[in-house]
Formats: sequence, structure tokens, C-alpha cells
Amino acid sequence: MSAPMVDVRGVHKSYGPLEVLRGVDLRVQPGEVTVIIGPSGSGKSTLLRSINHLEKIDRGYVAIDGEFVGYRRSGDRLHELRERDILRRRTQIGFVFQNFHLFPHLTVRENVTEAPISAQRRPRDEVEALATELLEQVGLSDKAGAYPRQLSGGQQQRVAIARALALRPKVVLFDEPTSALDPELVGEVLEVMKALARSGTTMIVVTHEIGFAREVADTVVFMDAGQIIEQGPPGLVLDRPRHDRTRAFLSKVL
Ligand SMILES: Nc1ncnc2c1ncn2[C@@H]1O[C@H](COP(=O)(O)OP(=O)(O)OP(=O)(O)O)[C@@H](O)[C@H]1O
Repeated sequence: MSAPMVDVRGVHKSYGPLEVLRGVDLRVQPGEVTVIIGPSGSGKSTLLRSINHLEKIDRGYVAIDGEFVGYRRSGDRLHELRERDILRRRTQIGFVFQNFHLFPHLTVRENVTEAPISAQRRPRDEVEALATELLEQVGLSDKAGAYPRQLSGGQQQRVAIARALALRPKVVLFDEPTSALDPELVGEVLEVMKALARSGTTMIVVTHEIGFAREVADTVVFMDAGQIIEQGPPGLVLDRPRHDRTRAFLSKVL
């Protein structure tokens, strides 16, 4: 088996007395799609945010393609990196938020080109050409000059996906990307995500869309109370779960 693209080991995270992640281990191979499901408050978002160091973990480590996002190793100790270095490493990880988080004062095209030009310092010509390609890929070529407020939620989320991909990330994390959308707009975002999965993008997706998990995931991970309870191919975890907690959760959502 090749080296994992995402390697999460023994991760613990608490907010005060509340233990939100309690020893999470997760490995995602290059080109794989991992879908994380689980009840509200089980720690799914916190895990995603820990992977790109938006949350600082208390114990354990996270490596992307063999490199720590927030730390460097010296001997057997980890030292936190400077903010500037963290930001640079974080650009290797695309993040698609539930509420899109587009820059309201930038056009669609500028939202896509901003980070590659300013944070990654890539040549403008190359980034502009890539933005044209990505906007076509997400079906929004005709909206390049529009502002986020002029778009539907589904269109905004497709811009957010193009923006994440413009970083040429090693992995894209999706945190409930369709939860804020009107039901009739969910499908258009899921279609873009399915195409991405087919093209070999490494993805971790937190979602309540069990149909998406069944169709697209290589691995489904069920989390509860800060721990991974079980993981495996969708045919096993969704159809023949081994744990009562997984069965109880699925009986509520299916
Ligand atoms: N910044 C924070 N400060 C304090 N508590 C927090 C913070 N962020 C999350 N929590 C708590 O941690 C727990 C896990 O939250 P998290 O958002 O990771 O769960 P989740 O599985 O993604 O839930 P949901 O499906 O509802 O989004 C919850 O009890 C939440 O209230």
C-alpha cells in the first residue's frame, strides 16, 4: 500500500472539560474519497478543522503527504511553525465550508484567483488560465464577473469548490457542503463533487447525504462521541454495520 495522503494519528482535542476528539486515527490514500458520517456533535467538523490546523490539537499528529501542517519535527519533539509557514502549508489543503465563505467584495473569478496569486505567489497568467478551466468545470463560466450576492447558494458553493481546487491542493476537505442549501440546489453541488471524485481527487467529506456516501465513497467512517466507531467500504458500513451505534444512527437517517 502506498504512503497515505492524509495520516491522522492518536488525535485528541478538548474544549475545556469537553473531550471532542478522543484518539482518532484515520488514513486516506491518494485519490480516495472518505465520507465521514455521524450524529450531531460527534466531532466530525472538529476533525476536519484539525486536519488543516484551523484547530490546534492537544495530542497526536496530522500529516499531509508526509508533512505536518502546523509543526516541524526536531528529534522526537514537534515544534509549532510560524503563522506564515502554517498558512503556506495550509494552501496544500482545499477546504469547502458549509456556508461557502466567499469574499463578498471579489468577483467569482477573483475569488478563485486570489489565494493562488497572493498566498502561493503563482504567476498570474497560469492562475487566470486555470480559473477559466475550473469555472468551466463547475459550470459557471458565464458568472465569472458576478459577485457572490448575485448567485444562488448552489452556485456559490460551486465557486467555493473551484476556489479550493485553484490551490492545486493535495486533498480537499468538505464540511457539510450541502447542508446550507435549499433542497433543489443540493444535486448540482453533489454532481460537481462526484465528477471530482471520478477524476481522482483525494477528498474527505463530512455529510449527511448517505446516498452520496454509498455512490462515491471508497471508505465510509462512522464517528460517535469523538471516536471512529467503524470504517470500511460503503457496502459494509452502510449495509452491514458491525456496531449497534452505527445501526442506531443509520436507522434514523436512512
Ligand atoms: N470552538 C468551540 N468551543 C467550544 N466547543 C466547541 C467548539 N467547536 C465545537 N465545539 C463542541 O464540540 C462538539 C463537537 O462539535 P463538532 O462541530 O466537531 O461536531 P459535528 O459532529 O461536526 O456536529 P454537526 O454535525 O452538528 O456539525 C460539540 O459539542 C460542539 O458544541
